[in-house]
Amino acid sequence: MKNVLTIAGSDSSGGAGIQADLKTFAAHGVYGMSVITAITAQNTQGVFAVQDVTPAIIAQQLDAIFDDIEVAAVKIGMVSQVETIKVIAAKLKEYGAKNIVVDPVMISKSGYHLLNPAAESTLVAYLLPLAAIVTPNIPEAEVITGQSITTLADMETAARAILGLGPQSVLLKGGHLNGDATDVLFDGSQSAYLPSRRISTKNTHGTGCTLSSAIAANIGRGLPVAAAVKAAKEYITTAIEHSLSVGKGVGPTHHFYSLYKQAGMLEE
Ligand SMILES: Nc1ncnc2c1ncn2[C@@H]1O[C@H](COP(=O)(O)OP(=O)(O)O)[C@@H](O)[C@H]1O
Ligand SMILES: Cc1ncc(COP(=O)(O)OP(=O)(O)O)c(N)n1
Repeated sequence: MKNVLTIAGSDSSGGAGIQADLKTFAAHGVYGMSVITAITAQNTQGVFAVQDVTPAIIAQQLDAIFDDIEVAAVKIGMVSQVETIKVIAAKLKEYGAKNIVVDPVMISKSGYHLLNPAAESTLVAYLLPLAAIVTPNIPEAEVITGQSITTLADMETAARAILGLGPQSVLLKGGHLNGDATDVLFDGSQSAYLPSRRISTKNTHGTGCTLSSAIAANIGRGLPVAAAVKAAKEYITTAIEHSLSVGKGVGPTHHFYSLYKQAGMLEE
């Protein structure tokens, strides 16, 4: 089994953040590990409080893992603050971490700033150059590029601009546009569209976390980036299609639908 690490925040309701990442890793047959950057008090209706973990404890979590365990891939999610970002970048460089997937988490669907706006430029400068792939949604790509994105052509232009900031590939997610949920992948030479029909559901809590951790799991298992993204897109589409009405608000996706179906664990 390959060992895959998530560096992200905890979501008490289990649909996004560390919890979504570890469920996704388990569903992909990789051994999941976590470095927690922040603890959120969160449910399907909103984020109510955040306690950041100190940079020193983040550094110690990273040391504990990299001193002991072979890490096949790393996913980075919520990173909160300037100093959090700097310590993560320094440690990943120190240990020569490979196959890094950066999900530049900025604002939750419920509108809470999970990244301090003052840290946006630090995320871009310190984490994007380390990334095998970066996976912004439309609002995040607009912040990173300073451009408005309303069409597929805008997405392609923005993906090219973000590639210029240092990552090896860019997956710009189309979940926030109207119409089909089409994502755009650009690797510096080719761009590819990954379409899916828009599934009619309110339960899309943690879709970005789940997609990026599926990409990390697939890369960690040895798939090339384009194949890892294609398989992850199929996984998130199934997870959204069978999403769960947990809680009173925006529910989570179903991380284990295909496995449970194969095992005959689902009621018809
Ligand atoms: N209603 C939907 N139907 C199908 N796919 C969706 C839907 N909403 C989001 N997606 C897909 O889920 C993934 C995560 O995208 P998005 O929701 O934009 O990310 P984030 O959670 O970071 O805002 C993308 O592949 C996107 O195309
Ligand atoms: C702890 C934590 N990390 C990240 C997010 C954002 O997750 P995302 O997949 O972008 O999903 P939504 O917030 O858009 O549902 C989070 N909510 N919590």
